[in-house]
Amino acid sequence: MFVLRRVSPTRVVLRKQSVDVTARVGSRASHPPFSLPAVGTQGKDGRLGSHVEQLDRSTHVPSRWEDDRPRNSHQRRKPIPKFSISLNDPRFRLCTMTGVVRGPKDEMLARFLDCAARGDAVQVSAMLGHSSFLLNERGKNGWTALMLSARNGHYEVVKTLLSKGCDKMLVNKAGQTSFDIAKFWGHNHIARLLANSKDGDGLQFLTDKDAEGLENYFGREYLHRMCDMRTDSKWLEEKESSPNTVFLLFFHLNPFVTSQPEETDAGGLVVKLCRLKRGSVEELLSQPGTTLIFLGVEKDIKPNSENYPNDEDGLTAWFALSVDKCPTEHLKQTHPDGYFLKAPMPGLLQLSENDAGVTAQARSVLAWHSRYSFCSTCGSKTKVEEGGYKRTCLKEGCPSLSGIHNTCYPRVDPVVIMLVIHPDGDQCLLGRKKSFPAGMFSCLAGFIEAGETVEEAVRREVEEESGVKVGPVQYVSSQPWPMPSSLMIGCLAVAISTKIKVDENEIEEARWFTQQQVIDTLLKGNHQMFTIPPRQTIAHQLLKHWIGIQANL
Ligand SMILES: NC(=O)C1=CN([C@@H]2O[C@H](COP(=O)(O)OP(=O)(O)OC[C@H]3O[C@@H](n4cnc5c(N)ncnc54)[C@H](O)[C@@H]3O)[C@@H](O)[C@H]2O)C=CC1
Ligand SMILES: [Mg+2]
Ligand SMILES: [Mg+2]
Ligand SMILES: [Mg+2]
Ligand SMILES: [Zn+2]
Repeated sequence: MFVLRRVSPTRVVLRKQSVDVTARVGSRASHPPFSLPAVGTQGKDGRLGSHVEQLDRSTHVPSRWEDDRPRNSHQRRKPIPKFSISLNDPRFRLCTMTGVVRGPKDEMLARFLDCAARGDAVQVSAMLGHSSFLLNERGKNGWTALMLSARNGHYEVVKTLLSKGCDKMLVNKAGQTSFDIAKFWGHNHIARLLANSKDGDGLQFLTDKDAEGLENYFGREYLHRMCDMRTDSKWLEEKESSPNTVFLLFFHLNPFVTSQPEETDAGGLVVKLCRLKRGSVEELLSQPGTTLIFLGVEKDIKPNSENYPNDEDGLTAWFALSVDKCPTEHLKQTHPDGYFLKAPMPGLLQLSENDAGVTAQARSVLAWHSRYSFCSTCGSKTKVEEGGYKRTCLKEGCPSLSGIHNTCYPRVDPVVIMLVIHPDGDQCLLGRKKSFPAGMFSCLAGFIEAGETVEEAVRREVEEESGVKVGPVQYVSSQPWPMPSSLMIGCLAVAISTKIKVDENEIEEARWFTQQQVIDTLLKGNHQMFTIPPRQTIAHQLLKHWIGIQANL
């Protein structure tokens, strides 16, 4: 078996018995965008695995498990010449010269880490069966099996290691836990698994703060919607008058918030929704032109708690209250620091994940009420029902009163947003609208039309806007976008043609960008040749996901 050592950014040394062989490290082969390439020891495609050791830190380029920054694409993409023996090469070194000699234990550890990195859960489990010491052992680069499997998106291996009681709080040389690694590379299901599992000693948990960012912004379901209670007007009335109920106030669709200094080293201000109680909104509730929406109840139910004697069921309800006269004067006494957040953009992106999720729900429903005051079938007046989730026509005999009429319910507009991958797998298509900030490029997007599938909408919108034809389409994740009520359906799509011809009515420019350019922008932000939308947008997350599934960087 060969042992690999990297001796310069572009060269590794292979050692077999007493003969060393140098080989040029070329590019990994490009992988189809949707495949998670198998990873492990140095293969013919030049990929590096857990057997890589470092001899020279000054010239050493970290393997993909040691540092999240991949090597430059031009280095990775060079063709791979055959191995050549070059004993005179100054970079040629014998392992013994560095004093590193592998014993059987090292060999076993290297094999174990390699199995974890490649996703071989069966082998990982078998090896732990007879050599339990391997569980938390680190390779030469400081990475454990858990970190390697989290980096490469191997859910079963992570699960196996956790079930054996491995220590998930260990950090690599960059101070990252396995959770941090999984999160950075977009393996959210693994990050969630790590966040929710107990540590080996059953004591350590990751905090809610750590678990944030696992879903798209505006997507957090902080409340139970309790849809079935919307028709129970008695229960709703009780909740409305309870002193424990939380009211979120909106004016012109902007939420009432406060800013507080952040309790982190970074400092800064954190914007929070004001959770008003009945006493503060009593007068506002009785004003004409108010709309009240039942949002749900807090998930951490405290049944019949002594602290909440007025709520028989102990559930804390939340309502959104929209008023059409500016109420700041009214709130001056009780909430002198409160103000209405200038929504929608970028104001709404300053909220915490929890507050953003609740705001998305409230804002979309309130926006619907503000635009659909009259029956859209006959134009008559309507009344608000079902906790603000229905508007019923008041005209007898109106067709909207029979059958299920979608005009009576808040609307949601489905939008496809897609990252189109070049057939070579190494580039993606981004475009910019005239209205975007200077230098910003984003994924293409468009409304789904009536009678159209998600896949067809992706193909049609991409071709309309950029002239590029698309083949396979894969759903990734979705995001409510409450401006006013879109549901962004995020997809990856593979191009089957590459020539760009933009629809100038919609798009100012569209271009292919390499993975390396995207990575540089993700890592260095505004200092690059172009920018992408902020982390709260699904476009940003799609780009990160694409980089993340290229597990072989
Ligand atoms: N790169 C992008 O274009 C991005 C767009 N978005 C959001 O995605 C949504 C759709 O993207 P667009 O490129 O604007 O869509 P689009 O490419 O379908 O073009 C918009 C046009 O579609 C028509 N349209 C069809 N159905 C519509 C509906 N239900 N509501 C409004 N207009 C409708 C209108 O004529 C409108 O001008 C927008 O809300 C936008 O803010 C979000 C991120 C990036
Ligand atoms: Mg379009
Ligand atoms: Mg569009
Ligand atoms: Mg369209
Ligand atoms: Zn009607």
